[in-house]
Amino acid sequence: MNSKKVPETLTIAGSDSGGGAGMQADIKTMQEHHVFATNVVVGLTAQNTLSVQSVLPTPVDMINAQFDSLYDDFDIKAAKTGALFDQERVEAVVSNIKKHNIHPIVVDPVMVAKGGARLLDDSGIDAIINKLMPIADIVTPNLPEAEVIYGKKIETNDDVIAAAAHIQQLGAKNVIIKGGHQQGDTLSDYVLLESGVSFTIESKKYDTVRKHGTGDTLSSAIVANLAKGLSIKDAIIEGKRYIDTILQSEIIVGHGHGPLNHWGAEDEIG
Ligand SMILES: Nc1ncnc2c1ncn2[C@@H]1O[C@H](COP(=O)(O)OP(=O)(O)OP(=O)(O)O)[C@@H](O)[C@H]1O
Ligand SMILES: Cc1ncc(CO)c(N)n1
Repeated sequence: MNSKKVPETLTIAGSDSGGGAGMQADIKTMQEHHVFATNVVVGLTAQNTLSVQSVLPTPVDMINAQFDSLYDDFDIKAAKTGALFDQERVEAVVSNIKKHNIHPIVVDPVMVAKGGARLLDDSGIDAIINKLMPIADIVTPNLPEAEVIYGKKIETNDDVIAAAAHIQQLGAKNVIIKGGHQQGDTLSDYVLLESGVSFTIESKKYDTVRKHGTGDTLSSAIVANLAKGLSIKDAIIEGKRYIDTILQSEIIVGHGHGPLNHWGAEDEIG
């Protein structure tokens, strides 16, 4: 008998029936990183690679019950949040993070799906800014999400730097503003650490429509790396490296914004 302990992780997110984004992307990413994934389903989506057809948030009692089940048993080393839908569910998640003292917690402030469907309403945005940001260890907005949280347009590198500083002032310890929505042949993710140190991670911009769930995948790779004991800085750098590697070997699934190939870095992950 061969037995070993593996780091346990948690995704607090919405389900994507299409399997490419949301908690399915999280669980696939965690599995590929050789950590054990548990999950709190905050809502269901009927979704495919073309669009989101329907959304059903989970009743708060059931969200609470899932947290209680997990924290009665598991030894969770790191967690993340994804789509949280509305104020009621953001507040339920915040109160469970406090009740169970869940840290480190990576907050991916998911607002819209690739096809444009909203996964967070206006009251939910306010609750994320006022209640979830202050307890986040890392927050990972893409550029449109950073603009909403910052409350201003982000057009220049200086704007990115100012937006990250603003988000850190809301209480998030470490901030990554993701560059997937930048134009051109290259892109950069801007990282502002709790220490005040900042850096950018530059990469080639791969020309593909098969990148559904890149944001979910980055944040869950970071969670897996944290659970394995990497520093915040290294967890972020390695998370982005995973995205770059898997973007280079596509799988052909669906007829729209296809999912990532989560198997694509099997030779690299220890
Ligand atoms: N075309 C691309 N080439 C290389 N890296 C990319 C590309 N698109 C996104 N990324 C990387 O993927 C990660 C997610 O960035 P992005 O800005 O796309 O997040 P997102 O909009 O939240 O993703 P999604 O909505 O698909 O989940 C970042 O690390 C970014 O650098
Ligand atoms: C459920 C869900 N969460 C997150 C995203 C964003 O990728 C999505 N499309 N669907």
